[in-house]
Amino acid sequence: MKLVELHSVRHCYGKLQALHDLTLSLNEGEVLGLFGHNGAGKTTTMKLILGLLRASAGQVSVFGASPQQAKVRQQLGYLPENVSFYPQLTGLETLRYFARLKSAPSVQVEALLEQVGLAQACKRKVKTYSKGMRQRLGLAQALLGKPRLLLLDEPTVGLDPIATRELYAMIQQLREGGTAVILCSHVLAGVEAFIDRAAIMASGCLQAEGTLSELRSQVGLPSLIRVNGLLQASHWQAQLNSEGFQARLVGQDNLEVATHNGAKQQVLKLLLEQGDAEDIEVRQASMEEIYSHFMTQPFAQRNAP
Ligand SMILES: Nc1ncnc2c1ncn2[C@@H]1O[C@H](COP(=O)(O)OP(=O)(O)OP(=O)(O)O)[C@@H](O)[C@H]1O
Repeated sequence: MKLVELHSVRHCYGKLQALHDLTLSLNEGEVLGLFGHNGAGKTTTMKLILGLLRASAGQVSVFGASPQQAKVRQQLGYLPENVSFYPQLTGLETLRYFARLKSAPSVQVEALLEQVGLAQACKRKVKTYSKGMRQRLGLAQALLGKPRLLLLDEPTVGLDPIATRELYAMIQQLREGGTAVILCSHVLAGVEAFIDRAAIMASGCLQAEGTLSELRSQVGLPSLIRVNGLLQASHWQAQLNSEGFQARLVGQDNLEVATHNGAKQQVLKLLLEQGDAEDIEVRQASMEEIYSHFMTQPFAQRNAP
């Protein structure tokens, strides 16, 4: 069974159609990256899954049922984009308050504060928290009740690079524990390692969806072979280009060769057998490059102005 299924979903805010026939699904224990430009419809999609909005047309099912059902909502965790708390409460009081609202066992509170790195600061008032600390508290709130599905809207906003890495590590742990995650973010650098699939939205339409390798083969972007410390690099460049590859010099003795899948092995074999490079690295198209590719395609449909 799919954990989440959206079938031909449309959503209108008055005259503005925010989603156009969106069909999307999520499997058990999967991490889906939901990407798109500002106003693409990501938050609207999340709110439909959370049962905070009702679709104008089409079907939304979560755990095989309507997201409006209490038994479904109890198994969802949500970190909204703009997380806000009562400033006068401490982190501990805040989380206890949310635990009561969610009917989550109070024993989870301290464990979660520890898990998100706020144990030391839990007796401080939230008004003294940095943006990153509030974001961590938001994540702890979303994890109350051990949700089966976690929806994170821009979770890395305000987090420094180490905190961002820790957040991704936490998502990985949750996935290993069987929690499915929908991660909505504009920060694509480094996200590849933490998602199973990506859905790219533009103007309320799904532009592309799939695993990274599926998306890579759809876009047909080349892999880059970076060859460092190569004697006679310019000679190699000329040879590779004469054989139909795209090689460019980077500095005096480094080469970058753009290759498509079939040719990758061929170039590597040549360089390994006949070259004298200090180091060779192969880099596949990143999520950012895949995203940019789809964003430069004509949009399937556009919102009315
Ligand atoms: N409450 C609302 N009333 C009217 N229009 C809305 C409302 N919420 C969102 N919209 C509109 O719906 C469209 C989709 O908005 P949504 O918030 O889902 O996009 P998003 O992809 O999450 O954007 P962002 O990355 O900027 O957060 C936008 O055109 C937005 O202006």
